[in-house]
Amino acid sequence: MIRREDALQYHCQGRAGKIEVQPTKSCSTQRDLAMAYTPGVAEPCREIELNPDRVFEFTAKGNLVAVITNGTAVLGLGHIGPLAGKPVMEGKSVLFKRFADIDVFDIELNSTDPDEIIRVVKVLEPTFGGINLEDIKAPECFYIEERLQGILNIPVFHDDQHGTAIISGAALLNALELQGKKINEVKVVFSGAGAAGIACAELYIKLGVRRENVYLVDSKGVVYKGRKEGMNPYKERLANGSEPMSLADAMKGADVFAGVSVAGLVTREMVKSMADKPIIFAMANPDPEIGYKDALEVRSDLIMATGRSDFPNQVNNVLGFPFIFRGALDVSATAINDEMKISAVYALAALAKEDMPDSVIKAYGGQSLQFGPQYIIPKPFDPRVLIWESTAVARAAVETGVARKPIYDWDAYRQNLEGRLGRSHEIMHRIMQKAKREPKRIVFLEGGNHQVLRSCQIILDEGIASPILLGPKQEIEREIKKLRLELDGVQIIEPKTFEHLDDYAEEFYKLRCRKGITRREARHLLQHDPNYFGAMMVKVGDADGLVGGVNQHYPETIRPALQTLPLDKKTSVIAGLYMMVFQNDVMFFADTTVNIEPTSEQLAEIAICASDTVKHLDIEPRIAMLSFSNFGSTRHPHTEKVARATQIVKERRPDLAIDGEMMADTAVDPEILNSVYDFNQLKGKANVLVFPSLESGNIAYKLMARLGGAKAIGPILMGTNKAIHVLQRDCEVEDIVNTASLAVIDAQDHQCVMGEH
Ligand SMILES: NC(=O)C1=CN([C@@H]2O[C@H](COP(=O)(O)OP(=O)(O)OC[C@H]3O[C@@H](n4cnc5c(N)ncnc54)[C@H](OP(=O)(O)O)[C@@H]3O)[C@@H](O)[C@H]2O)C=CC1
Ligand SMILES: CC(=O)C(=O)O
Ligand SMILES: [Mg+2]
Repeated sequence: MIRREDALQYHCQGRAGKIEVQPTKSCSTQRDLAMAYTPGVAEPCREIELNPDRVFEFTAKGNLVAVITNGTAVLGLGHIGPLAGKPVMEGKSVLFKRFADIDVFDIELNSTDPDEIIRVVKVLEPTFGGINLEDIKAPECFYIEERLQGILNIPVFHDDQHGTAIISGAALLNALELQGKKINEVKVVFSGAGAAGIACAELYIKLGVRRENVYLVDSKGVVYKGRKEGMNPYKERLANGSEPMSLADAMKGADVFAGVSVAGLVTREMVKSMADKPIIFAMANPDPEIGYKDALEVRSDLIMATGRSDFPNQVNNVLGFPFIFRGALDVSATAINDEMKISAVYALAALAKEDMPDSVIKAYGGQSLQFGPQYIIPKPFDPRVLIWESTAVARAAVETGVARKPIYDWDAYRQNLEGRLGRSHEIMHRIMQKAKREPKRIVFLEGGNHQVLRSCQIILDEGIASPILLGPKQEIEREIKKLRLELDGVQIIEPKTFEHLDDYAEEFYKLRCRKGITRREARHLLQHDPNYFGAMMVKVGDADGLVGGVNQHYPETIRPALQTLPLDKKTSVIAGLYMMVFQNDVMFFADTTVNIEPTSEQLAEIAICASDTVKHLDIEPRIAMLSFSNFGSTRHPHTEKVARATQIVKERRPDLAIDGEMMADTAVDPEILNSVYDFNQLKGKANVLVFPSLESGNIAYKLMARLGGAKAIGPILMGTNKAIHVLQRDCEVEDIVNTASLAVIDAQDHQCVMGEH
């Protein structure tokens, strides 16, 4: 469930809103300045003046889409105006970028005059490669889109019309197949005769539904021939029957219901009155015409879909616009024509029937989704959607002659699309899903911290873990109230008053009595230092993992854990592993935390531990043992130490993809690896970097985090037999959720290992 407070916080935290503009060329020197702006910029200007097509080479136009609204039909919220609609348009921009690497300017127009909107968009043409009209109400949207399509030489696509039609069209083909119904025999009732309703109806007819079997219902009831009120030419074309009828009347005996109107219009009785094996797409946002569960409670022979992501079968235009525009932009299409739309429908319908690869199964929590009533349409996070849908759209553009830049090598194009998929999002998504499969009890050392509390709300809602908060109970409860969170059921433990404090103290005393700790000191430490208390909770099994460090330097979190928890039987070193999340990739750095000058033996152990940890995250590790030499190019005791470590790992774990010693640029550059050192055994660019010393590892991760644009998650403490995870001091809610997910997976792993012994 999404709470109001969380949604508001998401939008206002950090830089306000959801998007920013990022330069793609450096602009740090006087020379850069002279290139980016005057005088250098004059050169591409002259070239474009001579040959306008060169604008695609020298500017961002070819990958830039305008998302344009006037706020007259924002989601199912109605006419809320352009300003209030801006968050939705920014949201669309994020999805364009996230799913298809398309840049967007969102443009909110303060006008309800269709001709004025047409004039404004017309003069914007030089800036953009495509125009996505959004949340403009019917019937004006039809006129605006048709006129612009006639005037502009770039694709104009009203997403509420065609995006919805394409996605639900694909879902319809598959649902009918599963229900064993023929498309030319079914009766389809639409609730909503606006942008989405009219476009869906017209597309369904193109797919094979008979016009006379379509019933449109709007706020005045069924759209019938001869009706006078609330009509327009688009409704007129779809008018059916000659008598007034209600939605309830129309639903009787219907095979398909498509809702693109407002929440809650469909009753259980209406669902009961439908034909055998019915299909319901309740697509109003954010709340559907009837809830997913409500509908299924009435009819078990029903195939049900909504526009929401929290139930199976999300029929939402997010599955369309990023991928359709990707295909259109990649061939510099002058339009998105019917053939391109219908190709997208068939591509999506076919993809849902394909076997799901492991990577997608993992992204959806290990659930093997198979074509069936609960999976009639692909999921937006399925990376294959980009490849299938964009290729289908681009190919149709080429075949129908609207591509200014035709593609001839489709294999190369598909590879190009794969390259656009940032792996980091996918990996984080997968990690979270894995955690959710077997949630664990995670103790948070800073229980009253606002970021921690907000994270716990997400962790709880998403089912990632059962959080335990340490700290003064009343204070934490007050903060929870202040933040308007709903953390009922979360355990809050105040060490001072904890009923098993004496048992913990005695246990800790036994561990440390020969290291100078008295009984009194043990009790005092556990009472007053949450780091010790948390570590003991994990030690005695009252928690499965620990996350802390948001308010302190990391040795303060790690030291108590090291003093309290036993070593993992499989290793003799303890080391820190950072997960470095870059824009498009994820890498792991070790050891960044514990071993100042590791020996060859220790380096080998660190590499093995890091590799096992990474493997447990379902990522295939490729380990580079780093130094300042490439495979013996510089002989020095330091480089030889790393070469020896590499050799030890190769002997001990021949199953691992590891090589070294090598320089950092060699490790991350496939060209150097493949051309100069083609004998290496890495099998591709390294994703686990083992540093020769703490100095180098620590410096590298900090520089990457500060200057390299990476997010550092960790350190994950390797080598203990419990899940101990440390937070960065300036971390955000998202980082804490990610760290907790890692802690859960780590705890799952330790449980397996214990089970094995
Ligand atoms: N899942 C998805 O991907 C998408 C979902 N949608 C959803 O579809 C809905 C409509 O969007 P859109 O077509 O752009 O908006 P429009 O404003 O163009 O159309 C709204 C339609 O709903 C009808 N309507 C409003 N209230 C009622 C009512 N009480 N009973 C019956 N009909 C009613 C209107 O009737 P009238 O014509 O009489 O005014 C109109 O036909 C929204 O909820 C939106 O979120 C839209 C696009 C994509
Ligand atoms: C999803 C969408 O575009 C809408 O509901 O309007
Ligand atoms: Mg919309």
